[in-house]
Amino acid sequence: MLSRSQLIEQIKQKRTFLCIGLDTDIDKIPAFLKEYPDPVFEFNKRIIDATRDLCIAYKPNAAFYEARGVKGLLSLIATQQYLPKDCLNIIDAKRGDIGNTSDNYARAFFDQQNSGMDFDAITVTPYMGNDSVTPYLKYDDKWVIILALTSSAGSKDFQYLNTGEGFLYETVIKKANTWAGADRLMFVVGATKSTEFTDIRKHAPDNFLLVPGVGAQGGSLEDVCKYGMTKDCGLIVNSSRGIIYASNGEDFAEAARAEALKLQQQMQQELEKAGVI
Ligand SMILES: O=C(O)c1cc(=O)[nH]c(=O)n1[C@@H]1O[C@H](COP(=O)(O)O)[C@@H](O)[C@H]1O
Repeated sequence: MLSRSQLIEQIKQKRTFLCIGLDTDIDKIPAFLKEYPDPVFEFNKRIIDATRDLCIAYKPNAAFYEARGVKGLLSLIATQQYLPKDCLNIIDAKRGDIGNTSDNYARAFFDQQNSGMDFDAITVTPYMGNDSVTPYLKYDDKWVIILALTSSAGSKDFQYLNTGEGFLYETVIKKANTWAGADRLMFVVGATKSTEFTDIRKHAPDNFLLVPGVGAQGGSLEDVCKYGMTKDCGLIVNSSRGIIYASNGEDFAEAARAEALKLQQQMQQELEKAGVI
């Protein structure tokens, strides 16, 4: 677990706020890895070894592991146990259910004794409200990352609905911030929505924002920083496919490092520009 102050310290020390998404699809990894007992874990292990100094978080998306049944779960467990402890271990599960069920989702990803997994943070969808989120907050050393304004085109279907007090996504942020503080709650805001960051920061001045959509989805890191960076940085910017699939050859880990290094160097400039470091 990284507390808010430890997260800020890591960002300053490593001069990066990069999150690497381990969305590992067994059909997209280099063929030579098939000879390993767990090709997906072997892929993830080499990506982690090649990039752990350039990022402050890793974010496996549960879907890519659940798609493979038992083998996928074993890859996810092995990956989580291998993730560096000086990085935020985020499970991108986008869970949402009644309290009793959410208690079990929390055990699945937070309770190593039961499931073998001990993630630091989980993404959740807030559609079912407070009692679908509070079960994760019972673990007082874990983060909850709530979907607010997503990178997807479908964000316009509901997230911009006017609640009378502004857009729905703004209401989600304001309401969720009554459930816990900025030391426990983060929000997901897509990098493709960078112009909305100014308004979002009015409702979430202190929360860290998990920002997917850079790289493969074409979001602008520069614009995200221009409108969303705070004195504590306050951003964790994710790239998955743009990094992990930089090459399909035996050099895939080195190629991933090269892409991560490009982002880390841009991020260092943004941190310097904003006076964070
Ligand atoms: O919760 C997320 O991380 C998420 C929210 C969102 O609005 N958009 C979004 O792309 N994501 C996730 O972030 C990752 C983006 O992957 P790439 O497009 O390959 O960088 C995927 O795992 C998505 O599921």
